[in-house]
Amino acid sequence: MNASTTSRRVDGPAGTAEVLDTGALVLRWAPAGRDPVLFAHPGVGSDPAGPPHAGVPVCWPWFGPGPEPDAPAHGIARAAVWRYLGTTSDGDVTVVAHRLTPDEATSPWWPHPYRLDLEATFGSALTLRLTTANLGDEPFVVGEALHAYLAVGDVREVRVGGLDGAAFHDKVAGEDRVQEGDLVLTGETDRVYRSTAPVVVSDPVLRRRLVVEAEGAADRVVWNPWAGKAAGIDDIGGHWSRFVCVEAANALADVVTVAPGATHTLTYRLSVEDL
Ligand SMILES: O=P(O)(O)OC[C@H]1O[C@@H](O)[C@H](O)[C@@H](O)[C@@H]1O
Repeated sequence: MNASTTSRRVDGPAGTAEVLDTGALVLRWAPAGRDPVLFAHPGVGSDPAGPPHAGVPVCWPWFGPGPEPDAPAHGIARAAVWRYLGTTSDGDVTVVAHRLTPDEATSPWWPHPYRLDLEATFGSALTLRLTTANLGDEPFVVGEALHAYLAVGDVREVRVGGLDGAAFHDKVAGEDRVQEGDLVLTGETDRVYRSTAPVVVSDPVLRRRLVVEAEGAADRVVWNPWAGKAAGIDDIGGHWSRFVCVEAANALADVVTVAPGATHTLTYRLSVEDL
């Protein structure tokens, strides 16, 4: 992995944030006057098996296992060193921009001419815009996710609302089901919901609600490895109860075809409310 530890820091009236060039990973974000919203283990990046389990990893151009056993899980973007385009501020809002092209990352499994932009806007909310451009003459197919690790007081205490009635694929049980009521996590959870409704994580321990809204994404993924699986992930380990991933994705059957010359944008918006 061509890793870089260069990070771009935001420290302004709206809050603080940190974005790494590697993976264009939004690692930290805290709006002014509030606790950190994203999970990061103190030893973040220490898992030798791959990219950090923290912040908001960019999964692209496939979600989950790759097209071949040797292909990296969740695609080529999160381990690549992206080009930093700059930081701009306007009032209380700061935007950090990164770009990935075949100059930075190619793969035998992804031989297409592309341009991938991540624009991270830090204000009272965090807004991430991930835009794929097809610069070639043939259509290509993209699977993707903005894989946010939401910091919570205790994952066993939270309620995940907004998914009632949504069909989902349960990757742990290997079956398709329909959500009834709020989701309360009681064990390893790995679900791909077909839903575009806002997802609300109510956290009685930190006494706040985290609200996830997304556009250009057909699915919401909810993931926590629980204690047993987390024990094998160095940069989660004993901290497994301190997050729940709520991802906006185009996964499984919802991968996106991008026509030659066309673009596709996935937008993820995260905001915080008092409980
Ligand atoms: O360890 P990784 O590659 O970052 O993946 C973490 C998890 O990411 C989730 O999005 C997947 O649904 C899980 O199946 C996966 O285990």
